[in-house]
Amino acid sequence: MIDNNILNFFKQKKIRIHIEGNIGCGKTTLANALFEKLNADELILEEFENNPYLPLLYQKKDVGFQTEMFFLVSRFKQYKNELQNKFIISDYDMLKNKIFAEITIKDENEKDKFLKIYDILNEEIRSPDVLIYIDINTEVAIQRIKKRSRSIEKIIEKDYLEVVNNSYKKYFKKQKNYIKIDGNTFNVFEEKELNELILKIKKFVEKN
Ligand SMILES: Nc1ncnc2c1ncn2[C@@H]1O[C@H](COP(=O)(O)OP(=O)(O)OP(=O)(O)O)[C@@H](O)[C@H]1O
Repeated sequence: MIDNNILNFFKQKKIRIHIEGNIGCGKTTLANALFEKLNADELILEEFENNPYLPLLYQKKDVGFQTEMFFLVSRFKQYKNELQNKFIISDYDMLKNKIFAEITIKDENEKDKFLKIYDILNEEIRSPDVLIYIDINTEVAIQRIKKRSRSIEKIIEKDYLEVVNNSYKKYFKKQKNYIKIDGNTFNVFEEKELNELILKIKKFVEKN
């Protein structure tokens, strides 16, 4: 059980917690667990199913720009609708637009165009108070993706996951203010581990 003082702390702070990391690292599972446990006001989950270009991208079609633009606009819309002072937990951050665009948009002019639009939209969005990065080995990500068996993901290749993983590692190496979780060992289904993470988040908020 979680202490009432901790629940009150989070309720009063009205913070935004964003969770990031490679495909299949466990962002959605952790976001759901924190949302339930901390009784947050809103849970904002990535709507990847609605992106008509994603299956084509996985089939190696040249739709990088379309895929990333669709994601950017739909993520922007979700966050824009939730700018009020609420306690929010989300299984992504806007930073992923940039990470994936660097990988999937091959044409430099298109990439440039995308990044300009990203900057304009991103200015309107509130940054997270707490950014959690789940760092995971590609092998573990593959096992997790298999476990949830989404049909669209059956053709994701190991090389692609490796490239995405390296981009995340490189990005977070340059950042300072975030909480890192070892996704290979962290067990979100263990109450004790989840409670420890919650205390870590509380300390992080108090310090920042
Ligand atoms: N800490 C964990 N230990 C073991 N299994 C986990 C853990 N976290 C998540 N899983 C399992 O791994 C699978 C992938 O997790 P999840 O769907 O939350 O990943 P994700 O990061 O949200 O992926 P995506 O970015 O593709 O949406 C799920 O089947 C989930 O139950």
